Amino acid sequence: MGSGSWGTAFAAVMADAGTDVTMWSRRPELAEAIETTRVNDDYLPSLRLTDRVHVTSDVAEAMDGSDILVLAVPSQTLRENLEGWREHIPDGAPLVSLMKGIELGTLKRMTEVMEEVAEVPADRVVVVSGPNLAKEVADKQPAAAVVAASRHGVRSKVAEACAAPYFRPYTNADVVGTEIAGAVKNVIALSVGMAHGLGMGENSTATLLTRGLAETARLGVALGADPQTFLGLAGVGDMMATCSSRLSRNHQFGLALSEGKTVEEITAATNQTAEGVKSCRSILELARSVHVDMPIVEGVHAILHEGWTPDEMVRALMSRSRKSERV
Ligand SMILES: NC(=O)c1ccc[n+]([C@@H]2O[C@H](COP(=O)([O-])OP(=O)(O)OC[C@H]3O[C@@H](n4cnc5c(N)ncnc54)[C@H](O)[C@@H]3O)[C@@H](O)[C@H]2O)c1
Ligand SMILES: O=P(O)(O)OC[C@H](O)CO
Repeated sequence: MGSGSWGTAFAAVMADAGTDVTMWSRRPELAEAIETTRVNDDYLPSLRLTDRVHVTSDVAEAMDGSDILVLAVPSQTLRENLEGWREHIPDGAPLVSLMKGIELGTLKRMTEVMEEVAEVPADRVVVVSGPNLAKEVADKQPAAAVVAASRHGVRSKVAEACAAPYFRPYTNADVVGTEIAGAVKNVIALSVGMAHGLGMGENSTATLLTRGLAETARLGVALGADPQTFLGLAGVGDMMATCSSRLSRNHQFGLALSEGKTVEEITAATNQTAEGVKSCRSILELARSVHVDMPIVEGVHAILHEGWTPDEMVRALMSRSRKSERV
């Protein structure tokens, strides 16, 4: 459900894993164009889909008879989308989140929104996350990801359905940690994009990435995550990929901020979702609700929503009181 960059690339992954896929596209004209040309020109023009992928804009047709329901819409529209789709959701099928965000207002993770709106039990929701820049996956460059779900049978089923020659899924029972890692790395990537834009080098970006991972793990553990998850693909793996790549929309958004562009200007110039821009606020509120200190997220939030400059953020971060690395 969703034919943006990742929805389309993941449809190709599943097809290359031998799974028949029906991909739902919101706009009928795009669905028709992809079905006919086998190419999603709006999001991933370099990828040619095989005949295993059928494309439709009809929700009932997309969900009818499906064994696994994969969701790849922007995090902030998921609730509204699911409310409209509820009656078509197939009985018993696992619901898989490809999304990396935290809902504004409710501060819920995507699988929590899925459980609530689709009225499915916690053991039916799954998250797939890792260092998976859509363009590289679409180019079939080898990569791996984490498939996290509380029930062994559910995570194995989803892992099997997406195990392609160039895409290696690992399983993990830690849904909370996998989702928190995916959502927070987008905010850290915004900060690294800004640092690059300001001409900072590897020491600065490695510091942001490492301390960013520390605050991500701090939040995850406070919410019940397994600390080991943050050392894995969804944690350090995705942090490295997103923070270091110019293909990352969050990184690009950070670069544009460092050039003095406004959030509105940057948002208007793209059809792509940089999840960290909105989730920054919900992550900060979530952290405050469990008394977790997230200074980098706080700094990015201050730039995006409170009118700070990147220089002010640097000064604030560097003048914090000294503390143990372990805290
Ligand atoms: N692109 C990547 O490399 C990548 C990799 C892993 C995870 N993700 C995550 O996957 C999720 C989807 O990202 P994407 O890259 O496919 O985004 P995208 O911006 O490329 O595409 C978003 C899709 O959602 C659709 N959409 C927009 N508003 C909608 C609405 N109100 N209702 C339904 N559909 C709507 C768009 O038409 C588009 O098809 C995000 O949470 C992102 O963080 C992306
Ligand atoms: O382009 P971004 O910044 O949304 O990042 C894409 C993926 O999440 C990388 O794993």
